[in-house]
Amino acid sequence: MPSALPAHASLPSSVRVGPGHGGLPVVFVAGRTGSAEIYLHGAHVTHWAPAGAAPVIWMSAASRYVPDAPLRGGVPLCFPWFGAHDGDAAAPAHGFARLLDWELADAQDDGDDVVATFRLADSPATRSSAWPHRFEARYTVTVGARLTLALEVTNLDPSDVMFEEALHTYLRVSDIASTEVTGLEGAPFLDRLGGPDPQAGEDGPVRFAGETDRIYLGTRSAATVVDGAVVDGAVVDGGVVDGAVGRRVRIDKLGSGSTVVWNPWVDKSAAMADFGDDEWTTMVCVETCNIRTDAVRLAPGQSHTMTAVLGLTA
Ligand SMILES: O=P(O)(O)OC[C@H]1O[C@@H](O)[C@H](O)[C@@H](O)[C@@H]1O
Repeated sequence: MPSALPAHASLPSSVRVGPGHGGLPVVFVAGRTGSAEIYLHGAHVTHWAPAGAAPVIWMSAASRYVPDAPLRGGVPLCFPWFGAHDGDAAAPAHGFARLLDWELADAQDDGDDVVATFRLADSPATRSSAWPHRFEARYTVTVGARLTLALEVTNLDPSDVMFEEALHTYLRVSDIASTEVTGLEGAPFLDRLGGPDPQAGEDGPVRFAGETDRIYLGTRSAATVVDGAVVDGAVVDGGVVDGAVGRRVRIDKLGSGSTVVWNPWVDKSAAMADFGDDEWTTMVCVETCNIRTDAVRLAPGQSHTMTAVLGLTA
C-alpha cells in the first residue's frame, strides 16, 4: 500500500488520513462548510455533505471494500475508457483508474473550503493494459458548501493519445419515482439499452419509470436533480422543500461534452452482487463525462481538465 502523503507534507487540522471500510486508507475531510471522505483506492469520493445538510452522495450498503474491485456508489473515476473497452473484452469496465491506489499529493485549507489533490501516473501495470500510454492525472477535490471535482490529465507520450473519462456521480434521492433531471431537454441521446442510433431529445425533464442508461452527447451546461419533483403523479411546484424531498442538486461542469444518466431499476440491481436489491429506489447517477464522440485527444505534453461542481440550490 502506498504511503498516504509525501514525507514533507503536513495536514491541516481539517484533514485526517485513517483506515476506512476493509482497512483501506481514507482521507477524512471535516471543513467549516462541508465534510467529505475520499478513499485512496480510485481517489473515490464516498461522502460529501454541506455543513448542516443531509449527505448528497449515495453509497451502496453492499459495496465491497477490497483492493481489486471498484467501490459501489460515491464518485467512481472512470478513465481512460468508459464501459467495456472496445478492443479488449478482458479489460476492466470503466478503465483502470478506479481500481488503482492514488497518492494524496496535497491537502490544504483554502478559506472556508478544504482542497485535497490526488495523483496517479502510468506504471508497469497501466503500461501493460489496454491503454499503455504515459500520463499523469491530478484530481483536485474541493470540499465546502459545494463539492468541486477537477480531473486533469497530461499526455506524457511522444504521440497523440485519446481517452474517455467520467465522474460517475451517484446522488441520493428519497424516491427515484419522484425524481427528475432537468437541463438535458432537447439533447439527443444514445440509449445504452436500445440500438446504436441516437434518439431525439425529449421536451421535458428526464423521469424514471424503468431501467435508464443514456449517454447525452454534446451537453455542456448544468443539469439539476430534483428530488420530490413528482408526487403521486402530480408535478409539485419547485418551491416545496421538506427534508430531502424538494431538494435540488445542481451539477455545473466545465471541459465536459457528455452526460450519462443511469438507474439500474429492479432486474439489474438484483444481478449486481455489490448492489442491494432495493437500493435503486434511492439513487440516481448523473455523470460528467467525455465519452464516445466527446473522447479527449491530447498532443504530447498537452493537458485537459474536466470539472464538475455540485451544489444544493433552492
Ligand atoms: O457496474 P459498473 O461497471 O460500475 O457500471 C455501472 C453503470 O455505469 C453507467 O455509467 C453505465 O452507463 C451503465 O451501463 C453501467 O451499468
